[in-house]
Amino acid sequence: MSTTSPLLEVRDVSLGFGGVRALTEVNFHVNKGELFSIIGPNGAGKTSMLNCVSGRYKPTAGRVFFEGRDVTGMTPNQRATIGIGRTFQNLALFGHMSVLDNIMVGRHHLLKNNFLTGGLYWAGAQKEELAHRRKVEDIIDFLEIAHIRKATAGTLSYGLRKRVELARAMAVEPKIILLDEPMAGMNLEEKEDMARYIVDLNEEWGMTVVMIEHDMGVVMDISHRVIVLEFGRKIADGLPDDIMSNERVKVAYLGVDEDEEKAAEAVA
Ligand SMILES: Nc1ncnc2c1ncn2[C@@H]1O[C@H](COP(=O)(O)OP(=O)(O)OP(=O)(O)O)[C@@H](O)[C@H]1O
Repeated sequence: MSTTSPLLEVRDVSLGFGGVRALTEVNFHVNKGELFSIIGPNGAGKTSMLNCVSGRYKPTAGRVFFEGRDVTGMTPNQRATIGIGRTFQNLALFGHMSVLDNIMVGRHHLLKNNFLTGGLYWAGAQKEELAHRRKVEDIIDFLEIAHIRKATAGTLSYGLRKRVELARAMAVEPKIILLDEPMAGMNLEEKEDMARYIVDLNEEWGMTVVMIEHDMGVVMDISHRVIVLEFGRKIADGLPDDIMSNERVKVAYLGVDEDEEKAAEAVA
């Protein structure tokens, strides 16, 4: 057993919406430095789980711990401040603003100099602004979006907007980043690019990643560990290879029935 405590721990989390049970006693943990994925069929509870971690939803039962601290009662803003960052399934960019300004918004809560103190200590504010710009430029370079820096976000292709959204989430400098379907709606080339950015984000930038993604090829290719949800319950937790060969997962998620598979093999 590992002696280091996990970065994120989800303990017995249940979530209900009226009569709908979105999550039932889900347990898992994510270690620092992991690239961790949550998969499952439509409506399995993946986004609900991410929302319980980011603070958008409060679990009906169970607790969420971050760096050993119980964060279950914290608001999304409080969680963002202590290092839990996220992107959304549906894009949440300011369409009328430039790419650069959208990314700068992500750094707002890091600004020490607000309107008042900025006025009093102008030199300090300028220095701080410069440091922020430099950090943002690093992210822009990393995600290769320098050529669209001044473009209005709303005019960009879907794939590029997803990249800008990732840039904004990175700008907050989270300790863990929650990615809700980062490749949804992308073509093959865009998916390959995004997969590479996520791997580099994890390996080179040292960011812990929790990802929901429907593209099984990508998930199995880049994840260190995977959990599978079905009807709000966790049905598997393990290495990608274990998940791929797990019979329950095959039936639940991949739509492969063991008996059907045997029958098909017998016919072939
Ligand atoms: N705000 C909400 N109000 C009511 N029911 C909800 C709400 N959010 C989710 N649900 C329900 O909870 C269940 C889990 O939904 P969730 O969106 O978490 O699944 P998912 O695995 O992310 O699905 P998908 O892959 O389609 O995005 C579904 O039955 C869904 O209808």
